[in-house]
Amino acid sequence: MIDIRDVTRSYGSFKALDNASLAIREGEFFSLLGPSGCGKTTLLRMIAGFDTPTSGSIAVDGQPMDGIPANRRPTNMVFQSYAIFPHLDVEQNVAYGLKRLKLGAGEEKRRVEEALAQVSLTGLGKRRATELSGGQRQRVALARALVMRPKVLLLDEPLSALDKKLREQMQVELRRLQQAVGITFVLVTHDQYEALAMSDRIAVMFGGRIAQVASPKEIYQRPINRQVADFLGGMNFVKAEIVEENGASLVLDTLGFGRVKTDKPKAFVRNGGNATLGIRPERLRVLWDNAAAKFEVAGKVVERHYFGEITHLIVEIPGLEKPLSVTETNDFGADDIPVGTSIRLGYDPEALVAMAD
Ligand SMILES: Nc1ncnc2c1ncn2[C@@H]1O[C@H](COP(=O)(O)OP(=O)(O)OP(=O)(O)O)[C@@H](O)[C@H]1O
Repeated sequence: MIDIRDVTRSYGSFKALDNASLAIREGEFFSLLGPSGCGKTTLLRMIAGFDTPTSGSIAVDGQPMDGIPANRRPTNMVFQSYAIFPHLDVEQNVAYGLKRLKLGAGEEKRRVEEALAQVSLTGLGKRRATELSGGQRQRVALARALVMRPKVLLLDEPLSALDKKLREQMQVELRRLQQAVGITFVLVTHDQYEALAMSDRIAVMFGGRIAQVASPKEIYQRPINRQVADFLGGMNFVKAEIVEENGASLVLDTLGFGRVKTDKPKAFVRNGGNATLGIRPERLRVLWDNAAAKFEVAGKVVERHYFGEITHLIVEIPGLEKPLSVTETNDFGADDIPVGTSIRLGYDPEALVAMAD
């Protein structure tokens, strides 16, 4: 649906986007994820037609977009600051873009009602924008975009102005809505949980470049490098020496975890003799009493942090430069383990991920 080829956007000698290529599929919920300043909004604005690539090309639904203004593209954008008109009521706000299509009063009304139903605002058509909550205003902005029946809906941090609870509720609703209407959605966000929860696929970006494109699970479980791993939640990094490398697997020597055989990531390119081994904190589990695991490491609890449903333990392991972070659910009493306790941690070798240095 969207074909981005070698797109660069320069400001003087600075490249806000540096040779990005990406193919977004029809009907996909796709997220551009990265820290502030990584170029994700720049890319979204170029898809929308609010900005122009310095070089490279963008096609939407097979049509090259060069020279096509925003209002003639099969895309529609929903902004962070849901700019809806305060002097118009909800229906008038939603109908605004339809006016130029001259559909006739009956058809226009039908489409407005359909769009309001899609965002669960049926019955609020006569309300003024000033009489709505933040979440309702964001829904009006969505309805206003959907009513145009775009092939692609572009969303620039649409939920960032909402409080946490409402944001989480809207994430679920947006995902449901996208599945119901079947339109391709492209979301810009710096919130990794938002991207993981809503997307079919995610592009992780840093410094104007796309680092990895994959499903949420792949990105989380098989990050391509330390930077991606770190951005997507907590990850323990362990220094490793490459003992053996072949097509599909790696054998690594580590202090702490000993000799480890792991899958070799597709994009693994070794840089000298070393690599990094990663394991997520929740993939390490406390082995109680005499419980045994095929794979385990032993150490001592040096810190304990309580978070309600989970406890975060910091565990020093002999030979490891940095202590391991361990996340345990509290149903077995991880919140009662005293600092100073010697414990053993079990893990599944599948949870170990090799990253190039
Ligand atoms: N008009 C401009 N002139 C110069 N530099 C710009 C301009 N617009 C954007 N930039 C720079 O390009 C880079 C990418 O900006 P962009 O807005 O795409 O980032 P972003 O990833 O969306 O960040 P945020 O989450 O903060 O919006 C930033 O370093 C920004 O300062």
